[in-house]
Amino acid sequence: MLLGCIGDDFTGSSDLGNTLVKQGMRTVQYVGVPDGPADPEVEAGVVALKSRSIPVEEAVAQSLAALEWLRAQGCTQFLFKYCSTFDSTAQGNIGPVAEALADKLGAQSVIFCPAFPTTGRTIYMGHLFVGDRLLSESGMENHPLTPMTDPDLRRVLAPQVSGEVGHVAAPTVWEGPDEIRAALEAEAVAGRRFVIADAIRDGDLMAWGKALAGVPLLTGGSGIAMGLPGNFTLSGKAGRWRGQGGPVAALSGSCSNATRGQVAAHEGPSREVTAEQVLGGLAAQEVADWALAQDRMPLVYSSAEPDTVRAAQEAHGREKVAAALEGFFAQLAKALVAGGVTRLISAGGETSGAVVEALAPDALEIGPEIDPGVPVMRAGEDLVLALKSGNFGAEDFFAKAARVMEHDA
Ligand SMILES: Nc1ncnc2c1ncn2[C@@H]1O[C@H](COP(=O)(O)OP(=O)(O)O)[C@@H](O)[C@H]1O
Ligand SMILES: O=C(O)[C@H](O)C(=O)COP(=O)(O)O
Repeated sequence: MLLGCIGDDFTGSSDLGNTLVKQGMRTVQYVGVPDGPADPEVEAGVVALKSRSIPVEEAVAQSLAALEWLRAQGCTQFLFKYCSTFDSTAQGNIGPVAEALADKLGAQSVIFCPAFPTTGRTIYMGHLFVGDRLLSESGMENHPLTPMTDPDLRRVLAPQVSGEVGHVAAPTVWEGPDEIRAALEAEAVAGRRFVIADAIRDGDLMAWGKALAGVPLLTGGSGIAMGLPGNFTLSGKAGRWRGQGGPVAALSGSCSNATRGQVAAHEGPSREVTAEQVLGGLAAQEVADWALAQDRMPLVYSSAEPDTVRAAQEAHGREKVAAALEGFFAQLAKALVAGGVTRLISAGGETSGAVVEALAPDALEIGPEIDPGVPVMRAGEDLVLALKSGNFGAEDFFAKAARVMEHDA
């Protein structure tokens, strides 16, 4: 294994896996830290954790355990992958995890680059944009767990790490890899170990990739991985992908603007589950029975408007509501698969983490891309998944995912 990746949620990990596969790396996504060794043919390993919103100490411990497993597989470069919208709180977990990994690796310069221009995530003068909006006006300010209210990533990161946060600005990036390396060295000499990296085009990410050849640790969204495979000698043995037919179902615990639009556009039968219903004891099996009885793709969702989310959180507590709904969708997924579903679509990073942990595959083989950042993945002989990042996917995503899942590639 060449490149070792640690993802702080499952959809983000699959997003990264998609980028690496598209750039020619034989990539496997692991569900948590594996017990045994990896297949030696694997060139990039992505250890998917559900660590984005857990207590900082736990996130650091899990990430260090993943690092040790990846080092044991022979990896020489490591990427800590978090959300392209830099989802974190003032305490972390982005900064503390990155610093712990850097200390363990002895990394003297670590970049932070969530840019992913294909999905509209760009960084200019240290500020993160989503499309033509600053992060704080993109809808992410309403995220149920990690509301993002400051677009200046230097300010967001500063309380999470030791020392002053540095920055390499776009005009330096545009001069190319040599100038990027010189700028990083200058930041390190000035004591700024952790550096926000501007990038507004895929070409900027490719330049960053070249500049980071041989650097032990980097952090970011899936975009920053774009230029890394070119630094390695790859086998070029791309595997064949077998499509999967059979019953399909979709579930969503994402409340993002994008997902709520996709839910509204779903043309098949759908059923909303509310926080109150789930907290009141709604049985996942009952909802699974409803879904399995449908003759078109059913969608079960808790996706709700920000005011509705806030009301439930104020009434019952943010963590309690999150745990109840994630647990519900985990049980629902198990009941659907037990009932014969072979194609399962899950929207939401935390939601998908709970779903995959409940289904408990050892590893996820990465297949064709459905929409930017969202691949089909094989979770077993007769089960494929699509783990959709909350903010990703076109309006017809659910129907498109069901179609792509059936295709060989
Ligand atoms: N109606 C709701 N009210 C309150 N919280 C909700 C509701 N629906 C989902 N949630 C919670 O909000 C969080 C959504 O996070 P996630 O699944 O990662 O979606 P995204 O990918 O959009 O961030 C989860 O913890 C989920 O359980
Ligand atoms: O947006 C990204 O970079 C990733 O796909 C991701 O981390 C998504 O997380 P979400 O919680 O599903 O939005």
